[in-house]
Amino acid sequence: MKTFDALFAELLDRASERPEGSGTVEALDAGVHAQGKKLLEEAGEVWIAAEHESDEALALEISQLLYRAQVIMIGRGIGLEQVYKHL
Ligand SMILES: N=c1c2ncn([C@@H]3O[C@H](COP(=O)(O)OP(=O)(O)OP(=O)(O)O)[C@@H](O)[C@H]3O)c2ncn1[C@@H]1O[C@H](COP(=O)(O)O)[C@@H](O)[C@H]1O
Repeated sequence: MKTFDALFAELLDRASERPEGSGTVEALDAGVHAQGKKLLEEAGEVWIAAEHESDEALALEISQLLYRAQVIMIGRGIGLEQVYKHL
């Protein structure tokens, strides 16, 4: 099972290798404004799922929110340690 740290390492690799067809490369290239809109969209979907949907649907939306947060981190060049020190 993939962890938050493992996904982050994978996305860093996508950012440096820039493989054809990577949604992450596309999201990074779209810039921080588009990345922020996606993050907010996913946050809204998490809220709706928490109020109205199944545990599995909620878990899926949360995974997408975590992914979108990581895209913003990588876009800005922020590492995991910088975030973890605030936890
Ligand atoms: N975990 C994710 C992940 N979560 C969410 N998403 C993206 O977010 C989309 C879901 O968001 P929406 O609910 O807005 O669905 P949508 O409106 O149909 O999506 P869009 O048309 O807006 O892209 C998915 O279709 C993916 O494009 C993700 N894209 C990639 N990953 C993982 O990131 C890694 C690298 O992925 P690539 O860069 O695509 O190779 C792989 O391990 C992937 O599993």
